[in-house]
Amino acid sequence: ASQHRLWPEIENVVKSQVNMAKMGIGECGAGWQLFAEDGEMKMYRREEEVDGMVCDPLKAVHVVKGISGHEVCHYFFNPQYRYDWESTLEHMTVLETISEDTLVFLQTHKRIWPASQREGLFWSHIRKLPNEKDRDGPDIWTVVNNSTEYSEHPANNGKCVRIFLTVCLLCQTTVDPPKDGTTLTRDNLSCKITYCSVVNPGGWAPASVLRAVYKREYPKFLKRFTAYVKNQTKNKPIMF
Ligand SMILES: O=S(=O)(CCO)c1ccc(-c2ccc(C3CCCC3)c([C@H]3C[C@H]3c3ccccn3)c2)cc1
Repeated sequence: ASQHRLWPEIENVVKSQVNMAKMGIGECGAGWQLFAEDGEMKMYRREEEVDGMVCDPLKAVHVVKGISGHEVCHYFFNPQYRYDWESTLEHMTVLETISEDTLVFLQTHKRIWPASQREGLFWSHIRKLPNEKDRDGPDIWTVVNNSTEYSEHPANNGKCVRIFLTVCLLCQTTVDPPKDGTTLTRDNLSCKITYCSVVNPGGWAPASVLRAVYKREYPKFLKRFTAYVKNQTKNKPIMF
């Protein structure tokens, strides 16, 4: 994959997205507002407009017990599970398999009235990162999705408006070993999930509509996805 035309961009975007995701909300600059909270899940957004279009950066932090960062990224990255948890997905295809850890997706989302239907074309890369804080601790796992151009699929030539997104899912696993030295179980496992996204809706849609869509959809999306991973892994050996 290292000789693929997209490789330099993938390297740069992954490094910068991981660094941003690692920063606490306080270090990410001013203007973040908490807009949704549900137990361990906290969702922040900053109100930003580009050419009059809502492009609010979003940062969600969630702690989920009983799953590992590798498992969260595995079920987020692999196409075969996506229809199970991505409720707004209408159609998804893998346009290119650049390598086993890098795919190019074309996906259409269900139309959300009154906005017109959207599609996204993006590369997706999964990567294990060393745990800098604790050398012999569990690795950090990440998936980065970033919009890209594809000559065979020019933007906005069909019915769908092409969105432009950058998404980073960063997962840090914590193992709290059992006191009595017995074997590790999922009860000794938890995962801190940071989900960052910036979405340019690609074409104009009323700010009030978009912000209502995000306020409704993002908390639902993260809760549904993490519940899916817990359910898929509960009777399986832990993937570290
Ligand atoms: O994390 S991912 O990479 C996972 C791969 O699928 C991701 C997440 C979300 C989106 C996305 C981008 C824009 C919209 C809006 C823009 C104007 C009208 C539709 C929506 C609509 C479908 C709603 C939505 C919002 C938030 C979360 C899930 N669903 C979704 C795309 C990819």
